[in-house]
Amino acid sequence: MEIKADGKDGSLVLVKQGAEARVFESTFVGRRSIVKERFSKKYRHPSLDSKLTVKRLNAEARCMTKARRLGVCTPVLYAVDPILHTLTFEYVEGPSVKDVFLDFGSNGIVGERMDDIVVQIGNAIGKLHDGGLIHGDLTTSNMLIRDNTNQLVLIDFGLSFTSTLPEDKAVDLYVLERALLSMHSSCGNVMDRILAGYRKSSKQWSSTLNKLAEGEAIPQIAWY
Ligand SMILES: Nc1ncnc2c1ncn2[C@@H]1O[C@H](COP(=O)(O)OP(=O)(O)OP(=O)(O)O)[C@@H](O)[C@H]1O
Repeated sequence: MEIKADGKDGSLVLVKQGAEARVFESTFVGRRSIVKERFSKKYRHPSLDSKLTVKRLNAEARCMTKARRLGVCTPVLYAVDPILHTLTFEYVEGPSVKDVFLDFGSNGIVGERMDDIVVQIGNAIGKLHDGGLIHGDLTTSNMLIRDNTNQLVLIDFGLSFTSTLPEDKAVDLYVLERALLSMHSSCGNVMDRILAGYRKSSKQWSSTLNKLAEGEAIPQIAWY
């Protein structure tokens, strides 16, 4: 079964059409929400396809819940629908870190706000990693800053998995480093400042950062 986004159902507005999922804005019991629908792969047998999709849906929900338990802010998960293959989350009001950092280049956001955000990013990743959770897609689009409180909220746990290996943690950081270099080179050495926050919040920082420095993370990146 698929969500109808043909305009007839006014409560669903397409936010993003990706290769694996569609993201809609909607309302859930009167609250602004985000609905993420994983669509089927037409080349797979329908029942196998549905089983795999539900498995991925549940894995994303579980990883997000685990992140919250570890003290990392994520949107509240409102519902999992195994028939429509959707996850419904709280809508987080506020810009992405990507937009905030891009503003730094043009409008010049104040350094204090930037400092606060980079420390929050390092802290959050440190908490995830010490709890054995790898985000898997750490980009500045997958980080939101809540209006008013300026609190960092991590989203998109679709590629997340559990691991305690320093190599996996190093790859997670390497993905972020690449994303920062390609998108936000005008922001100065953001990665070093993120890693300073990471060192403070992760007890296991040295084994991870050694792997990152050794470049052992890099060959695995070829698979991304
Ligand atoms: N809880 C939320 N609150 C507000 N906006 C959100 C929320 N979740 C997702 N979004 C918006 O929808 C976009 C896509 O969401 P998400 O990254 O989860 O989907 P995706 O298809 O897996 O994307 P990607 O291709 O980046 O992996 C986000 O970049 C963000 O702009």
